[in-house]
Amino acid sequence: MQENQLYRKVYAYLNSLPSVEDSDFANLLSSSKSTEISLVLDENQTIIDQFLGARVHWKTENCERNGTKSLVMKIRKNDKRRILVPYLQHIHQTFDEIEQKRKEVRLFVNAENEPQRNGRWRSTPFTHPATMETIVMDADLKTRIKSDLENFLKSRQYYHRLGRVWKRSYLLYGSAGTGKSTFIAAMAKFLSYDIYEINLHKLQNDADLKYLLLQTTKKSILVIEDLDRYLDEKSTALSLSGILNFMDGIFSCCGEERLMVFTMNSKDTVGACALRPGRIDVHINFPLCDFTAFKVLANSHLGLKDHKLFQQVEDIFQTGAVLSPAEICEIMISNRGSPSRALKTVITALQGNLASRVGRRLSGSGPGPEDELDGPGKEGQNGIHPMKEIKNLYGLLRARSSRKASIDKFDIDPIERDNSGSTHTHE
Ligand SMILES: Nc1ncnc2c1ncn2[C@@H]1O[C@H](COP(=O)(O)OP(=O)(O)OP(=O)(O)O)[C@@H](O)[C@H]1O
Repeated sequence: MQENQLYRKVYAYLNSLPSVEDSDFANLLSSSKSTEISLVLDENQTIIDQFLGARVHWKTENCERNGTKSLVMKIRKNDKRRILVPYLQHIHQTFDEIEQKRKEVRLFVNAENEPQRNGRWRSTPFTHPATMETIVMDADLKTRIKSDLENFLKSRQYYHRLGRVWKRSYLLYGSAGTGKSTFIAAMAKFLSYDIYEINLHKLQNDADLKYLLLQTTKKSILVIEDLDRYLDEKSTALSLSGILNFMDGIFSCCGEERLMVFTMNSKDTVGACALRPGRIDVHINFPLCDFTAFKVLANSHLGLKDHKLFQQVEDIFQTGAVLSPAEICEIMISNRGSPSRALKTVITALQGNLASRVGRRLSGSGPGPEDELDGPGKEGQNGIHPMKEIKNLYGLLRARSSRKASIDKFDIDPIERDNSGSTHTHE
């Protein structure tokens, strides 16, 4: 016998109501996730719901004659006309939300084109532990991105009214190890969306990419990592227009209600047309670690809210020394048994970075990483002349190396969060 979808939806909806917990006859069931316990209504139970000021009575009934189960709804006559349709719509919507939360997030990757295989995607449960909470980024920016994603989820009607496909695309850009991939994992968790990660190297031509796209489902995030490399190197069998069409062409419309996320290390090497609005809606910069982000990492990785060495770390950050969050995380994880040693190792690594930057500048061996100081004759990033800046940096290096790092005690004081990071988002 075919399952009645409306019964299934209403039943799931009723079991999600807080009033089920107050019922004398609710059953405890363990759900598909081993740690979760859910409450479900017993047979012949009545449950009361409130909607738009009306009371709705539901009763679970079991027909002994043919063994079928039913749900009987009672509403006052006066309320019926007013609330029935919106109430049923509300049930549908709530059910979709319940299903979405319950859904196991999966990661799909495209495989080589093997004719004997049925379809090109291979999938596995996506169990990455990153969440929006574990991502270290400017707090303001994080809030804005979360509300952008939440608004997207609720915007079906809005997009349709505008005649636009219900999709949104994000560019995450920044140096290696700044958290772009981790952020995608957090987005998928936040939305309960599957991830489809596309490796363009495995595709043979533009049509192949379109075919892959047709095999994706809605409520998903399509990801192309290192887009700049693909656009720049001409390293794939795809044409530039094939990739650009994938981003916003007619095929990108199939299976709406989804995000496209592209990552790259720098926007500088990519032509403006690839990044124009419409093709990519939101650009998010992932910066290297600054002192504010360092403090957040020290708190989460080492349990430190403050430490005497923090001042030294701050000083060296102010000279322009840089490390990626990934590098700092790694140092902290390896030295988590000794916070002081972890901080000293961070300081040494920052000094090493500073020394190599100064060395590169003095030897004139060209620009370093993208955040490098400006070229000779120009002002540096702090508005200081480069030669003067080098002198300052050397002074600081000497002073730091002669300073005895001897602190083993730390205070646990709350530190006010400085939200003036350099991250930004724009549309
Ligand atoms: N902003 C961040 N917040 C929390 N963890 C971070 C952050 N940045 C980096 N990490 C940590 O560093 C590691 C590497 O980060 P991730 O792979 O996300 O960087 P990426 O920017 O995608 O690098 P790449 O450009 O090389 O792919 C991860 O294990 C992650 O835990």
